[in-house]
Amino acid sequence: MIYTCTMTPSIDYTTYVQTFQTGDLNRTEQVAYYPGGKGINVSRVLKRLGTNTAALGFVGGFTGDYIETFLQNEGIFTEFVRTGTTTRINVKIKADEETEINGPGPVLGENLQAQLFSRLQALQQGDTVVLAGRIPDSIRDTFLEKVGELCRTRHVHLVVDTSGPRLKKLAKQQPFLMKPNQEELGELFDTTIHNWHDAHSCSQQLVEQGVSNVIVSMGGTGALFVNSDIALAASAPDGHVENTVGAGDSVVAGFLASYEKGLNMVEAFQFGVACGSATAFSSDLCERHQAEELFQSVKLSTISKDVM
Ligand SMILES: Nc1ncnc2c1ncn2[C@@H]1O[C@H](COP(=O)(O)OP(=O)(O)O)[C@@H](O)[C@H]1O
Ligand SMILES: O=P(O)(O)OC[C@H]1O[C@](O)(COP(=O)(O)O)[C@@H](O)[C@@H]1O
Repeated sequence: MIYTCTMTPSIDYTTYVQTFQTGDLNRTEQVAYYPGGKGINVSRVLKRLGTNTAALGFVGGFTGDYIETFLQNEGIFTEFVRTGTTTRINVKIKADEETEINGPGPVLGENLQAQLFSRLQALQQGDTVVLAGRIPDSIRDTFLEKVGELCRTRHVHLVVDTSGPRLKKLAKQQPFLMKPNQEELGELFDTTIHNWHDAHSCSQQLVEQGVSNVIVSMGGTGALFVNSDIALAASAPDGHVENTVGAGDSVVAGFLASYEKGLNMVEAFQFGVACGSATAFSSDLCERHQAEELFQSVKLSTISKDVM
């Protein structure tokens, strides 16, 4: 079973306008209210790919109810811890450019953290847990260390897709997979990632530190895959970009779903990138057939001097 854990879910209020004028009244006719947060997006795409998944984390208030009902209607098993505060609404404005406003996460006391940890005790050998999205300051490092230890002792694959200082902490927990985007990887190493070469050398350092597999997503350029045996660059297919929210989460879902079905790492990576682009070309997250149609147009090359 693939569990996802989203500590700061959201409703993604997604709206399309011709041109977005700051300091002015903008009227829109097209809006959507998607459940969001990185782990939740991973669960939604996994379900669309036919892989069983359970969504864990924290939700609260009317927005929390909306998220839980939405996921259950899509056939996703949910076991969120309820908080006393209303889950955030993130604003996604789609105009010539994409503008995002992400709200703060909840303050999570010891009791709520203990409730989440007891849900994670359900993890068994062979399971995967995806810890994704912003981790609130109130979650102590010791909590993350306990999750890492639980995964190691139970032989559970830990997948990490977060940002900021917590990414550094979690990199030390020997995750099976880390999926930073270009900016997050740069932040982790206090540098700017300009090209494949930069991304490759930082990813290699992560592998040397004990991360089994690293995928660096690089927007319209594609993605990089590095482990101790291989280093591959994947080009993203061309297409009309509708909404890139959740594209990175779709890469994670596509990779995990394929790996769980027995595909090798290379094919799983290729399918993950196809899922990322299929989501970028859709208003909501990708459907399986859309990713399958793009699969062959994701071109892979071994990282060597010619792609650096
Ligand atoms: N403009 C684009 N054209 C084609 N594919 C894209 C585009 N933007 C994103 N993608 C796809 O989505 C994946 C993840 O995008 P990225 O923006 O790097 O992730 P994140 O959402 O985590 O920031 C990329 O690796 C690529 O496959
Ligand atoms: O937890 P964060 O870092 O604030 O990000 C939350 C946002 O990220 C998303 O999960 C999208 O993530 P990606 O575009 O990186 O795949 C949105 O659904 C959500 O609004």
